[in-house]
Amino acid sequence: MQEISGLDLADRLRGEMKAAVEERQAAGRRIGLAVVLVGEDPASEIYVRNKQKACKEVGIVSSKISLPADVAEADLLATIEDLNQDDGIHGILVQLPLPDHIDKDKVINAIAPEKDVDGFTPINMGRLLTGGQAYLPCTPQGCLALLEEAGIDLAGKKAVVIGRSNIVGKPVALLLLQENATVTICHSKTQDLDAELADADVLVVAMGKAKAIKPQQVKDGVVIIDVGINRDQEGRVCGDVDAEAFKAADKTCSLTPVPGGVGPMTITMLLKNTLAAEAAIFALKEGNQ
Ligand SMILES: NC(=O)C1=CN([C@@H]2O[C@H](COP(=O)(O)OP(=O)(O)OC[C@H]3O[C@@H](n4cnc5c(N)ncnc54)[C@H](OP(=O)(O)O)[C@@H]3O)[C@@H](O)[C@H]2O)C=CC1
Ligand SMILES: Nc1nc(=O)c2c([nH]1)NC[C@@H]1CN(c3ccc(C(=O)N[C@@H](CCC(=O)O)C(=O)O)cc3)C=[N+]21
Repeated sequence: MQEISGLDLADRLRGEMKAAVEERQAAGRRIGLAVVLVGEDPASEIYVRNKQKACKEVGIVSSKISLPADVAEADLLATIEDLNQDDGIHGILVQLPLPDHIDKDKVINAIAPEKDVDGFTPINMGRLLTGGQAYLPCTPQGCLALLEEAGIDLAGKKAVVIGRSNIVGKPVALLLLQENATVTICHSKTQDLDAELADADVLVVAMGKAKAIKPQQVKDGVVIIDVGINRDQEGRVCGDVDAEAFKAADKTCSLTPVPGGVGPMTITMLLKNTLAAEAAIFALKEGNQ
């Protein structure tokens, strides 16, 4: 089993970004990302901390806006509107999931598309669908970057995606299609998952089920991107793929590890989108002067 490391690629890309940030800083530009966190979900706290650490590493100024779990929807919307208007903020990320009393779609819709570094607004999703210039969602973009790093030519390959969420499954399927793969999207109502898996050349797993995918289900030579972040029975972080079983079976395949695979790449793509947003906002401002 060959491992496709996200840490190595993330390190390299962040090094390049740091140099780009320093250049802009030398020209008096400051790049700002706002992360909005509602409530005190421990997993979200960890992700947000990782994101802030990464920002610091490359020189992006990140500000965390913590709101109580019972915040009124209107107050959250007003916070986003303030960030939309704030010239020091180039990227806005509202950490999901949000509490049940808040309409998630309304909140995402409120983010200015030019600051939507998650790529979650209908404008950016629509642009992704039609192949236009969009901020691509970070996790799917990270998955594609890992496939590219592994030297996989997707054209004509059979790619299977497990999961159809707006933040991972659907957009990753669109990106694979853009690269000319033949894409199948599977989900919990898929009748015969094994039949779909059996001839996958590339498999992206985003189901949120610890160690669900076993080596017997896939063919030799398959390239697997494991998006899942779960806890196993011992409380350790693990993916949707049973990596230990793959190792034990000495399976011929490539697999991204968890941790150290898609996770660090998600954050790296967030930094990339934030740099792109600052550049676009800066160019617009220059053009208007
Ligand atoms: N590494 C990273 O950066 C990120 C990791 N994640 C992780 O990725 C995983 C998926 O996240 P997300 O997309 O938000 O999760 P969701 O829960 O929104 O989606 C899970 C998807 O998997 C499908 N599914 C569940 N069980 C099965 C099954 N037995 N067979 C086939 N399909 C199944 C569901 O089908 P249906 O639609 O029918 O319910 C659904 O489409 C989670 O572990 C999450 O923590 C998420 C975001 C970023
Ligand atoms: N608006 C929004 N945007 C997101 O991008 C978003 C979100 N909400 N909600 C939750 C999911 C999840 N997500 C992760 C980010 C980093 C790691 C990460 O850094 N993982 C490390 C550490 C894992 C660990 O130790 O827990 C790794 O895999 O190596 C994981 C998961 C972003 N998400």
